[in-house]
Amino acid sequence: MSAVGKSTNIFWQECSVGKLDRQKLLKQKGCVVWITGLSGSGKSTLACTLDQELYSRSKLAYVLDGDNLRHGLNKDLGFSTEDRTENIRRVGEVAKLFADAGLICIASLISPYRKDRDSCRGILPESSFIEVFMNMPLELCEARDPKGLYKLARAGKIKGFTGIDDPYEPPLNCEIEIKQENGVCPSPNAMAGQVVGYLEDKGFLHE
Ligand SMILES: Nc1ncnc2c1ncn2[C@@H]1O[C@H](COP(=O)(O)OS(=O)(=O)O)[C@@H](OP(=O)(O)O)[C@H]1O
Ligand SMILES: Nc1ncnc2c1ncn2[C@@H]1O[C@H](COP(=O)(O)OP(=O)(O)O)[C@@H](O)[C@H]1O
Repeated sequence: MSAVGKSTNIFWQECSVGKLDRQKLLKQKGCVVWITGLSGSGKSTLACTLDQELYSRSKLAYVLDGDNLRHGLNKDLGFSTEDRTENIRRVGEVAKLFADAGLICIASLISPYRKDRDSCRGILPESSFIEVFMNMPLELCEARDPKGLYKLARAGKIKGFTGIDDPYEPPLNCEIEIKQENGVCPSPNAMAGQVVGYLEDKGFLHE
């Protein structure tokens, strides 16, 4: 019996089917691929391309996309520092459950603050949090501006926009960095290939 946060008199319930059993069934190892970067850096593109590539290899993945989760689970949250922290905390907890279920959980969120990403890393089993940094220049993201949000932010119509008037703290020790080569962004398939290569090397694509 213990107390956790505001909950008192709570118990941990164990079931007979464990993570190892599920991984055996799925022929893969559960993990979290956490994609961080500026708006427009290609997070969702990588998440969906990676999801498709894993599916084509009969590997079960699931995408947790920041924008999408803000339509449901996180619709009570805005973009203040506190709300972004709570957003990342919740998604980290959900991602942990998916990884425990044996899935390759692909989380794609700006997740601008280093300490929040590090907290997510801290709740996952050793080596199973794979941080992918979309290291794209702000100028490229702003030039892409697929939703017109940078334009609104520059015009002062959106306050606290990441990269404009709200900070983005790049990872110091990420597992994978996606960046331009000679000023050219790798294709979506090449970006996904980089992540698949890592998952393959580290043994996540086998039980
Ligand atoms: N102020 C501000 N700053 C940054 N982004 C904003 C903002 N307001 C709305 N949006 C839109 O919300 C998407 C980011 O949501 P996230 O949950 O990933 O953000 S965060 O991790 O909590 O910072 C982000 O999606 P992406 O462009 O896919 O990154 C935007 O579409
Ligand atoms: N590797 C890439 N090469 C060329 N264009 C890309 C690439 N990745 C993303 N894009 C384009 O950039 C824009 C932003 O990508 P998106 O995945 O929505 O970014 P984010 O989820 O980080 O906001 C989209 O128009 C997308 O088609």
